[in-house]
Amino acid sequence: MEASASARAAVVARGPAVCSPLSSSSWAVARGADAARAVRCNAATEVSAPLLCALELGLGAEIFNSAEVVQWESGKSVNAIAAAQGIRVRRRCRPSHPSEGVGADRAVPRSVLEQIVWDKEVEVAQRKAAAPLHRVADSARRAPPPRDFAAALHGARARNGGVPALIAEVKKASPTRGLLRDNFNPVEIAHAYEKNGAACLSILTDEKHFLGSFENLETVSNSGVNCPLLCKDFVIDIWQIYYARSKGADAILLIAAVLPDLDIKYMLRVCRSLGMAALVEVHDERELDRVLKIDGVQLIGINNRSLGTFEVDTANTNMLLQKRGDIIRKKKIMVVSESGLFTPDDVAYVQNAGVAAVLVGESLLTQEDPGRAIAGLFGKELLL
Ligand SMILES: O=C(O)c1ccccc1NCC(=O)[C@H](O)[C@H](O)COP(=O)(O)O
Repeated sequence: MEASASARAAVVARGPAVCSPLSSSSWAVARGADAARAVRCNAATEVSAPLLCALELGLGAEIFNSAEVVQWESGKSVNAIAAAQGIRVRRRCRPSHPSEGVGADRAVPRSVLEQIVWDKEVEVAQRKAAAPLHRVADSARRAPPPRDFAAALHGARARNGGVPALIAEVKKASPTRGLLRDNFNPVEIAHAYEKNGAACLSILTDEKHFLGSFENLETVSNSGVNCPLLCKDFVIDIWQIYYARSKGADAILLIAAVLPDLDIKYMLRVCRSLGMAALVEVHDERELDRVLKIDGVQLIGINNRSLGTFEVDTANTNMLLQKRGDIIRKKKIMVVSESGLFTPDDVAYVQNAGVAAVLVGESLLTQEDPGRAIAGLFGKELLL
């Protein structure tokens, strides 16, 4: 989405609380007595939510003066800002007619991830129209308190003598593997995982590409499981974080391949304000270096699956930890190895590389009994 002249004019006109579209959500800049408050808000018409956010989050000069805001003010599009950070996924909403656009801006997704993100832009816009941010933020605040995702991982790893803690995924299908299981009962699977030693659960909520849903998240959350829940989706807007919290999520996934640094910083603040954890996912050195420069990151997920080519290689975890392990340990960041883990040897390999946890879906979900499959994956029963 481009920063249009009219939108920028609105910034000037609005005065104390204003919005400007950096991407699908927008930055609201509270000027006046405290000029160094910048918040992202949902729509130019929603003044109460961003002001609320501004006061709660206490956003400061770091964000207000950040390079991206300055670039936006100079009229750069979010795609240009993201591209400057090496992000190849374009966040432009799909034009109304597929033949619109020319050259690099042609309205043709260049990868499955770009297709997912473009679909997400449409989905989030529709969801926001039905339930505006201030309402969703209210429900998020009324939800039962979040459980400590990172502490659950620490505890499970300590109990199991350093074996990586398990984040077990509840996922019916995926773009690369298609349908993973026919008889998919998210609550049964969640309880089976918990009974067999999973520390946390990852619940897919994307409907179109993973056959997940927020109903799945909510029913699992209300079903009496104790494991903290990660909402696994493609977050492009803070609205999704509040919504996930309102449906029982204790943690959220933020994908560096999709989000510019400023979005990650701002989303981390939103997570903190809600008491949620954020798992910040990277795939390569460039993304890892970007994320390591952001203050407040406590959990990094190294995805062994390239979201560009879908190639899966567990050596990716090892390679990135060889290169950046020192700084990660110095910052006391917990690392989660994600995707493509099938055998006890795979788990031992990433454990030796230095991970604190593993995120596993396919290898558990494709077995008759996903709970019992955990002992097969680790080569032993996990202690509860
Ligand atoms: O799994 C996919 O096909 C996929 C495609 C596009 C974007 C993301 C995708 N997967 C998300 C994940 O990262 C995995 O669900 C998760 O790491 C578990 O992986 P696995 O154990 O290999 O199911």
